[in-house]
Amino acid sequence: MKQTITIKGVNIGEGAPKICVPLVGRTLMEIVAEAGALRNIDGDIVEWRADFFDQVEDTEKVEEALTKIRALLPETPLIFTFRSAKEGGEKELGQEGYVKLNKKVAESGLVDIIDVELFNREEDVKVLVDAAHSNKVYVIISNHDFEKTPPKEEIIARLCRAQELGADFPKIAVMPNSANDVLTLLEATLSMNDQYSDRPIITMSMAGKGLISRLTGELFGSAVTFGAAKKASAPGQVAVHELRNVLSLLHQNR
Ligand SMILES: O=C1C[C@@](O)(C(=O)O)C[C@@H](O)[C@@H]1O
Repeated sequence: MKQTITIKGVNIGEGAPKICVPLVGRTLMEIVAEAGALRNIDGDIVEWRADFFDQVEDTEKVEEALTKIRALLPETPLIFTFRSAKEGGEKELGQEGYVKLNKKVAESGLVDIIDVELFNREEDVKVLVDAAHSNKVYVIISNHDFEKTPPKEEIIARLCRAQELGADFPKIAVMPNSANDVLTLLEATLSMNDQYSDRPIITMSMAGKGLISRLTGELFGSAVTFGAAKKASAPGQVAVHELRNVLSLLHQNR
């Protein structure tokens, strides 16, 4: 039986995919303005992409920003993500810095979910999963390939590995170089859901070619889709209101 996860009233894994909107401001002022503007945008979840933040190396500044985001969006599930440059993010913190930052945030009580990259030392992933779970914070374990789409078996193996390591939400984002690559991601998503996973998973094929995968999560089994407010955090994200229209159309005709 597949579990769903409800965070602040948002039931992830049930019905239409939930829309997650990334915050990508570089300064505290930009982040606060963006978070304030999200109150008028029809998303379900917010992701703070802290790797865009100029002062991300200063954990006190990170807590200050999180406190402000939380105050502006108290009822919205909040994901904390530091996306490292090797996985398509803006910065690199080094292994120790990455673990320290995520641990501190997990313990802060200010977020609902942290995103931990699968391709870290296994012991570091375990430390972060434990820190999150013991503070009632959920964990996305993610992997990104901005160059290509690995074979179906490899996509499934990575999602299974994330699940084994304790991810509440195993996630993968891959780049298609052909329409067949998009099919590969969709097939992997469907098989993962049908045969291997007992929890919500998140998958996407990026860029324009992969856009279809950001719309069809209800059919193939991706529980969350990322949509842009002002600025996209990855190629292929479309505006939240357009995403909502298509998701609703597909949901009503399922
Ligand atoms: O991992 C993901 C998915 C994503 O890369 C996308 O393709 O929509 C966007 C990122 O902000 C997020 O952390």
